[in-house]
Parts: sequence; C-alpha cells; structure tokens
Amino acid sequence: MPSDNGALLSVRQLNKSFGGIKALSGVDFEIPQGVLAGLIGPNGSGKTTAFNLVTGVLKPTSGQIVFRAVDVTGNAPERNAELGMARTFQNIRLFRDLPVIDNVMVGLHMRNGPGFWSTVLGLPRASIAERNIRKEALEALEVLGLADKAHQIVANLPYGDQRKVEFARALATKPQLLLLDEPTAGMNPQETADLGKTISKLHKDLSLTVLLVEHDMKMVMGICEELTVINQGKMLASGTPQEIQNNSAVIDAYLGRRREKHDA
Ligand SMILES: Nc1ncnc2c1ncn2[C@@H]1O[C@H](COP(=O)(O)OP(=O)(O)OP(=O)(O)O)[C@@H](O)[C@H]1O
Repeated sequence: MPSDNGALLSVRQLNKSFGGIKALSGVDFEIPQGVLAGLIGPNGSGKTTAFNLVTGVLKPTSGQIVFRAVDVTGNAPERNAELGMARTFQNIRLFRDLPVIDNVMVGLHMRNGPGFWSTVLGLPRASIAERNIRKEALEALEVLGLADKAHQIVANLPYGDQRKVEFARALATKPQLLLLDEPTAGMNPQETADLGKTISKLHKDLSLTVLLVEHDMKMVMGICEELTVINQGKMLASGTPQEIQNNSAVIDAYLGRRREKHDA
C-alpha cells in the first residue's frame, strides 16, 4: 500500500531506460494539493519522459507513482484520466475543422457520455446527458474567456486561443491534477506572457493543482510555487523559484549547456 503523505502526486525513485539510454534515474518529486508546480531542466534532461510516465503514456522501468493515495504505476492513460488527471499536449491536438464547443464536448463525451445505444436510439437519457455536457463545456469556455467564440471553427482562432481551447477541454473534466506539457511551444513572447497569466488565474480561481513542464524560464519562475529541476535524467534540485534561481548546480547546468552551444 502506498503511504499517504498528503501529497496529491508522489513520484518515487523513477527510472526509465530506452534500450541502453537511461532517460531517468532515481527521480523523486511531490506535488501537494493546490500547488502550481513546475518540472524544468535543460534540453534532453528527461522532462517529457517524466511527464509521460506520470500520465501513463510510458511505463517506468522501476519506481512508483502515487496519485490521490493510489498506486498508479504502470496505469493506462485512460485509467489515470478517470482518476482525475487531465493533460494538454506539446503539439495542439484539436479537431481543427470543428467548432470550439464540439472540441470541448469531446473530452466530456469520453468521460461521461450517454452511451452508444442511448444515443443511437435517441433515448431521453441521451438528450439530457448531451444537454449537460454542452452546459459543462460552455462553463469551461467561460472560465477561459472563450464563451463568445464557442461556435467558431478552431482553425480560424489565433494560436493562443487554440491553446486555451485545449485547456478548456482538459478543465471541463474537472480534473484533480492538470498536467501541461510545454504549453508555450510555438508561442511568441506576448502569447507566452498571456498564457502564463491564464495558467496562474486558473490555478488561483479554481484552487487547481498543476504540473507544468516548460522551457520558458521567465514564465516558470514567474508563476510556479515549487520547482523540480532534472539534468541528464537525474534530480538536480527542488525548491521555490527563488531557491532554484540561486542554486549553483542549477546555474551550472544551464550555463554549461549554453557554453557547449556557444563552443560548438
Ligand atoms: N522513445 C525514446 N527512445 C529512445 N530514447 C528516448 C526516447 N524518448 C526520449 N529518449 C531519450 O531520453 C532522454 C530524455 O529525453 P526527453 O525527451 O524526456 O527530454 P526533455 O527534457 O523533455 O527534452 P526537451 O527539453 O528537448 O523536450 C534523451 O536522451 C532522449 O534522446
């Protein structure tokens, strides 16, 4: 049985190898309930691997992942979603030719749709469930300030708004933990700053626990409350943004990478 230490998510001694490559060795971190946490590290340090292990896309070589006091190590992503994890992807994954609201409703249908036969037979249960799903999708869009764009086609929205549609789809499922995989990928500085404000607002207004995997240091330092830093698959440091900014091992890891690039 996993011990209940009060954290919403605990990652313990996580190891992942791809053939001969050790992508992660002995990574530990915890996310207390209600915290906006960041996982950072230089390129190739293992952030995406850690994210995929937590969500269930990858299975660890060894180690343990505990979510809501349940051992979820090796769970399929669908099971983790049922338990309350919701994620966004590095590359936006939306139905670009469909309206915004339909994209948000898809997430809810997968979670608690009326069921195949009810829908096909047009049973009242199906239309009530459909109405509820539409209402919940609209509420999620409202939270993100996108309610007035609910009927626009996704492809016609600016990139920043498309990201918000993804957030709305994740939020509509009322997750316990929102996992964001490099949400600023492909964004300009203005869009990045706006998105940082949106994440921070969601976290504060909804008391939402968030794990943010991100490259953009300025954004991470500006909005996260706790940070875990990994380097070459190993734990480097953890603490508040201020502690991390002053940590000499972290400074060396980032500057070292920059020096390598410079010398190349
Ligand atoms: N499917 C895979 N097969 C083999 N090696 C992999 C695989 N996925 C990741 N790796 C290796 O594991 C290491 C960590 O990669 P990962 O993508 O997790 O790092 P990252 O910190 O997310 O990098 P970036 O910041 O560039 O996105 C790298 O050496 C990478 O080449």
